[in-house]
Amino acid sequence: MHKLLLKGGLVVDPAAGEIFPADILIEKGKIAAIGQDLEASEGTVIDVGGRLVSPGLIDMHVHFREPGFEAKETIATGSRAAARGGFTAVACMPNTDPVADNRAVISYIRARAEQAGLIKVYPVAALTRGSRGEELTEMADLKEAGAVAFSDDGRPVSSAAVMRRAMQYARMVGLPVISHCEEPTLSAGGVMHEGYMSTVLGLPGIPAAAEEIMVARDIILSEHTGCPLHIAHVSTAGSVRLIREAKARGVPVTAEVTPHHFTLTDRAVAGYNTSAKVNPPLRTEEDVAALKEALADGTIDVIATDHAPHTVEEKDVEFQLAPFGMVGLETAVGLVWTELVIPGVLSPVEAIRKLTVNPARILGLQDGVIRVGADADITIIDPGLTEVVDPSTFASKGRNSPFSGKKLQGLPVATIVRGRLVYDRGLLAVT
Ligand SMILES: NC(=O)N[C@@H](CC(=O)O)C(=O)O
Ligand SMILES: [Zn+2]
Ligand SMILES: [Zn+2]
Repeated sequence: MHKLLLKGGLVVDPAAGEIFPADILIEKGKIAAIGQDLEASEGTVIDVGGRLVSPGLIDMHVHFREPGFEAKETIATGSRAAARGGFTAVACMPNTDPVADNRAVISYIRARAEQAGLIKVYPVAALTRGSRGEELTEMADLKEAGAVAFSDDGRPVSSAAVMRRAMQYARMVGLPVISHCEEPTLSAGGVMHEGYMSTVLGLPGIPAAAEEIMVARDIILSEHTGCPLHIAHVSTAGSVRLIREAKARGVPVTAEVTPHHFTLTDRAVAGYNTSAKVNPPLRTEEDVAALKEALADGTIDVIATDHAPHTVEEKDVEFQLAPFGMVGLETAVGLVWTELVIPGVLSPVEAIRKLTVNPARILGLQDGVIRVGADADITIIDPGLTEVVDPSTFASKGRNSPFSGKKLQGLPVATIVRGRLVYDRGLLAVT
């Protein structure tokens, strides 16, 4: 099979915390050698030109909408968006129609990803049947079918008893529970963060406490059951405090933050822009500062997009009627660089760690490393390259980005999955 040589890059090893100049030789979809002045007798040579050569980025929280909502996104279009955003693997959430709560749907998702043939798609299975929060799914069966975690993302698990039982079984099966933390009696009717801005705009609010109460509950249940718990889309300073304290006590909890939550505040809702409507909602300046501090001190393990595409028709309505969610795959790397790396919140290695080894460890994947013998999943990043976000150029079907018109610096220029170039921005010399 084909050989591929990546010449003259700066290789990022997030596990070891190092960046060093090296070439990478790829054979049969695997990394065959890493070193200086490698040669390929036959095959393709890509001149990386001093750019960063990272393990393929992993987004552990996306919504690919298939089966059931193919007008918003399909596994094929989502895969293209991921590749264009520099992601070689994603974990997709089960809030499809039908819900991914049985073996047939998990197998279907994997088959569609295989047909799309671009990136790796790891399905997250529902925690409860229909994500209704009542009866548990067949967890062992779902794991065998290929599920990498359990979650009812999109809906809160309102019963503590159900969540406790779910964690007991998930622990036995050996997969983590990903929790969408939202106390439904507090969030009911809310469409944005509850605070000064919601008062000014006259919109019903979702208080920070709606998230924090459930973060506290699920930490207590994780400690009680010993089940690894991953908190999805952390948005408040109070959640950060709870997670930091739980980690210090050794509770098996991990957490993620989205680029929109570390970049924007509820001020983005002014003008009733439905692209800024998301769950959990955009919060305040203090929350954004706390999220950045938590990224820097390791309280937040992962950066994940919560890529949630909706159609233009669905979003082009009064703010209160629009669905929650924004697309994120094609702006994530640029936002991480522009908002975190360039200002010095995270070093390049720390940022890449939260997009590779950390999500891989949480989901029990072999991906996220550059090592001889590993799958040749690689993302090439140009830290100096800039662009202005233009949603009309997205490979995703979704156009619902609040970052339209924003200038980003630090962008993916090529994405390689199992030794195959699945995205090429056209800036590298290929011979
Ligand atoms: N984040 C969102 O605002 N929306 C997500 C659901 C979710 O992640 O909870 C969606 O599926 O559209
Ligand atoms: Zn969610
Ligand atoms: Zn989600």
